[in-house]
Amino acid sequence: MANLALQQLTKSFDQNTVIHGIDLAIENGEFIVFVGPSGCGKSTLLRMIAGLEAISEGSLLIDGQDMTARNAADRGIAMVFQSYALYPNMSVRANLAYPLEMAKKKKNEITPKVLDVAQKLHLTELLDRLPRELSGGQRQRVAIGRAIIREPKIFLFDEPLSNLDAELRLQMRIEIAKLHEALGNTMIYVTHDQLEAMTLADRIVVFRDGRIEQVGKPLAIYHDPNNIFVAGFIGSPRMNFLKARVSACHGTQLQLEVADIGVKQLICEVQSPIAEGTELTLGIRPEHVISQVSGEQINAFEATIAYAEHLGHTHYLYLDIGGESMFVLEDRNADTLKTHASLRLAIDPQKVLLFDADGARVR
Ligand SMILES: Nc1ncnc2c1ncn2[C@@H]1O[C@H](COP(=O)(O)OP(=O)(O)OP(=O)(O)O)[C@@H](O)[C@H]1O
Repeated sequence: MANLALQQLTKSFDQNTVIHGIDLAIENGEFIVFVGPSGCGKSTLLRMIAGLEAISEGSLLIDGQDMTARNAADRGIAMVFQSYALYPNMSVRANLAYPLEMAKKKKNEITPKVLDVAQKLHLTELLDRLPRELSGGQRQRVAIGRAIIREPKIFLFDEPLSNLDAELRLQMRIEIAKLHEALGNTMIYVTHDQLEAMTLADRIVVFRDGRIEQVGKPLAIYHDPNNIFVAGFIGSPRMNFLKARVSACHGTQLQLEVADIGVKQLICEVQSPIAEGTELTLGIRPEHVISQVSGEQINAFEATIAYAEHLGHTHYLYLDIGGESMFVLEDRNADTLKTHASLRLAIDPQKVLLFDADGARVR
């Protein structure tokens, strides 16, 4: 176990700065997940922590010790990659033993450790096989085994499951969560997968262009994003964004006109008054658009289903509203939810998130 302090960590490749002064404190035993669009610097930052990429400016402290200029081997960190990086001509047993042999451990110490790790990762039956005789999930378990056998203080994972099919990803995700629970190590995990981020993380760090946009617990980030970027990035399917105009504001009661969907009066609560006429962006998650709206409701609107996808437990509805598109999740199974059908809907005003012209959250 170990804690980490990233202090003003910066990385430049020649003149091009890709990581801009990152400050982040990671606690002992935390599971931290890095997310962000492709090219935002997640892998580079992970490699800087591992010691595989030099730190241009700033400091990295592990358990209070300055590791900024230390070799990868001296940092007490193990990294698991997307490509399993196993030795193809060595058995699972030999692959697992290799890091300990490199560390000049004695054979009578290595053998029980290999057996122990194999048992933890359900590899005991496979110890004499070669990597090519394993499935993708089994290979990734060997790669994880090779990382844990050295008993590092910190694990780094760079998209370890992205080569696996959906079923195996789910299985391995649970295994990684169990492993974290069993070992209690500090883990930093890079992923593109929203489900992995939401389910594995103690805290998610959302990056954009080499900077942190928000750090927080998964549900806090999901329900209470600081800005429009985080709101749009976290959550799959994605949040809907509509243009809204403040038509009146009485104290903390805000009345919005949402022209995109023809809603004249949407009443929301805000913490402080907003001037009439202010243009805002309204964010609403697909599960917070209510269907089956009947009678006269001031915030109801009509839409045509441009395309419907039926997934069994839920239905994805792509709506067309006067040229604008919206996405709705519907768990009710009904014949009316077909492509080209018309629907009467309403936005749940309590679930609405508002953003100003700069994309900052208006609370
Ligand atoms: N060795 C390098 N030399 C020059 N530029 C690099 C190098 N490695 C990464 N970069 C640049 O740094 C930026 C961040 O890349 P990085 O791979 O860290 O992003 P990422 O968030 O991990 O992306 P992805 O999700 O696609 O893996 C990119 O603009 C990339 O082109």
